[in-house]
Amino acid sequence: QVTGFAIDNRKVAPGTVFGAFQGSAVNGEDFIPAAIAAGAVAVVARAEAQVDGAIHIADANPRRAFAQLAAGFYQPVPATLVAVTGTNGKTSTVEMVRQIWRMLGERSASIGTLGVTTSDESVSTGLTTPDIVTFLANMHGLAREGVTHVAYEASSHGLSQYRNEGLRVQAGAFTNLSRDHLDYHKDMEDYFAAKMRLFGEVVEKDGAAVIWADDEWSSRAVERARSGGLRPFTVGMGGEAIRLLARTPTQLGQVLELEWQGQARKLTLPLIGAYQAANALVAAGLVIATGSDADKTFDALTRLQPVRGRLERAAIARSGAPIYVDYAHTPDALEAAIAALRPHCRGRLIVAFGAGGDRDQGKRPEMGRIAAEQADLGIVTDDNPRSEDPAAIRAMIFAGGAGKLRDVGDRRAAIAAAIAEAGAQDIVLIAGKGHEQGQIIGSGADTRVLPFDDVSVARECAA
Ligand SMILES: CC(=O)N[C@H]1[C@@H](OP(=O)(O)OP(=O)(O)OC[C@H]2O[C@@H](n3ccc(=O)[nH]c3=O)[C@H](O)[C@@H]2O)O[C@H](CO)[C@@H](O)[C@@H]1O[C@H](C)C(=O)N[C@@H](C)C(=O)N[C@H](CCC(=O)O)C(=O)O
Ligand SMILES: Nc1ncnc2c1ncn2[C@@H]1O[C@H](COP(=O)(O)OP(=O)(O)OP(=O)(O)O)[C@@H](O)[C@H]1O
Ligand SMILES: N[C@H](CCC[C@H](N)C(=O)O)C(=O)O
Ligand SMILES: [Mg+2]
Repeated sequence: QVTGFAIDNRKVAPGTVFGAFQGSAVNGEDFIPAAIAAGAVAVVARAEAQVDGAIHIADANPRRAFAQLAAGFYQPVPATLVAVTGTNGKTSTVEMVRQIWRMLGERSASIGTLGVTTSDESVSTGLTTPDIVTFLANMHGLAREGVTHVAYEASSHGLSQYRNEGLRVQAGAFTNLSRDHLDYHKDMEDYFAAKMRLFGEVVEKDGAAVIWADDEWSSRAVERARSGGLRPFTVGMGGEAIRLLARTPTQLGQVLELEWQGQARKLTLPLIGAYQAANALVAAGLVIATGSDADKTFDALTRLQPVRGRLERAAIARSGAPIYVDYAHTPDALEAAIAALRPHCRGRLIVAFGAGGDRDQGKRPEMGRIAAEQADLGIVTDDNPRSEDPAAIRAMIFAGGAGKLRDVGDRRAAIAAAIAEAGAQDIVLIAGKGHEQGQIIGSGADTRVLPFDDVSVARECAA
C-alpha cells in the first residue's frame, strides 16, 4: 500500500516510495537504509544501488522513473498546464498567463519563483521549480481546490533534475537565453540543452512551443520544437504567429501594434519596457495556443497588473526622481531593465546593483561592464553573498568597468546613496533582488537570512 513519495529520507513515512538520486552535494543512495528503516516500501534507484528490505525499482535514469511513478499517484491535476523556460522572463510570463486566464474566467494558478500563486494567495516553495514531490503535490492540491489552469516555471536546474515530469503539458514557452548559471552548466550549449528538454521531453507531442522570435537562440529553439514533434508558435518582430510591428513607449506603458492572422491591431499595455512587452506577448501566445479566444486574450493584455519586483515603482524621492525595483540579476536582464527606463529618463540613470554569492562568477564583470556602459552612475553593492566574501564579489564586478561605478557594500547605504544622488530629472534603479525579502549570508548550517526588502528600504530612504 503506497501512501506517498519522497526524495529526502527525512520525509519518509510508512508506505512511502523513496527516490534515491545521486546529487551534486551528496549521494541519495547513501540514505536508502535510513529510508527503509523509516518505512519506505519501494526505492527507485540505479540498478547498482544496494536495496535491502524494500522493492528495488531499478532504472538507469531514476529521477525520470520516479517522476513518472509519482505523477500517477498525485492525480488528478489541473487539465490545462503550460511551462515557461528561458534565462529571464519566466516568473513574469507565468504570472501574466495566470492573470490573463483569470480575466477570461478560468480558475488559474502559477508556480515559480514567487511561489504557488492563486487569485487568493501566494505561498513560497523556496525554489523556482520546486522538487518533484512538492511540484506534483501542489498540482494535485490545486486541482482539488478547483484550479483548472496552471502556468509554471521550468528552470534549467529543474529540467536537468527532472523536477517537473510525468504530466500532460500542452504548451511550453522559450523566452530567451543568455549568460547565467555557468557554475552549474558546463557551457552555453549544455545550458541550452537543459532548457530544450522542455520541448524534447516535457511538453506532450503535438503540443505548442511558444517561442520569442527575436533572441539569438530562437531559431534553434524552433528547430528543437519541430524535431520534438511540437507546433512552433513564434511571437516578436520576427514572429509568424503574433508579429510585433511597432512599440511606442508612453508615460505609464506602451502602445503595441501587432499582426495576428493577417490583421493588424493596436493595444495599450499598461507596463513599461521592451522586455515586459516580450513577456506579455509570450504569455498571450501560451493562452491562445491552448485554446482561449484571441480577441479576449489581447483585450486582457490591456488590463495586466504589474508583476512584483519587476520594474516596480517603489517610491518617489524628495527630489522627484522615481525609484524602481527590478529583479535583474544577469547581464542581459540588467541591460533590459536599464533600456526599459532610458526612454523615461530626462536626466541621469543611477543603478544600485550587485551579484549573488555561490552563483556563476563569470556574470559579475559582465554586469559591471553593462552598468558602466549603459547607466550614468552604478553603485555596486551586496546581493545575497552566501558563503562568499562580499568585497571579493564586488571587486569582480569592478573588473568589468570601473569608470562610472562606486563601491558601497552595505545595501541600505547603497540605496540611500543612489537616492541622495538623484535630481528631479533622474531615475534610480535598484536591481537584483526584486521581490526577495532577505539578504542571505553564510551557507549550510550557518546560513542567516537578514530581513531586507528593496521596496521598503527605498521608501524609507525616500521619505
Ligand atoms: C544544485 C541544485 O539545484 N541542488 C538542488 C537539488 O540537489 P541535488 O539533487 O543535487 O541534491 P543533493 O543535495 O546533492 O542531494 C541528493 C539527494 O539526496 C537527498 N538527501 C539529502 C540529504 C539527506 O539527509 N537525505 C536525503 O535523502 C536529497 O533530497 C537529494 O534527492 O535538489 C535539492 C532537493 O530538491 C534542492 O534543495 C537543491 O537546491 C539547492 C538548495 C539550490 O540552491 N538550488 C538552486 C541553485 C536552484 O535549483 N535554482 C533553480 C534555478 C533558479 C533560476 O531560474 O535562476 C530553481 O529552480 O530554483
Ligand atoms: N524577456 C526578457 N528579456 C530580457 N530581460 C528580461 C526579460 N524578462 C525579464 N527580464 C529581466 O529579468 C529579471 C527577472 O525577470 P523574471 O523574474 O521574470 O525572470 P525569471 O526567468 O523568472 O528569473 P529566475 O531565473 O530568477 O527565476 C527582470 O526583473 C528583468 O530585469
Ligand atoms: N534564481 C536565481 C535568483 C538569483 C537572485 C539574486 N538575488 C541572487 O541571489 O543571486 C538564482 O538562484 O540564481
Ligand atoms: Mg523566476
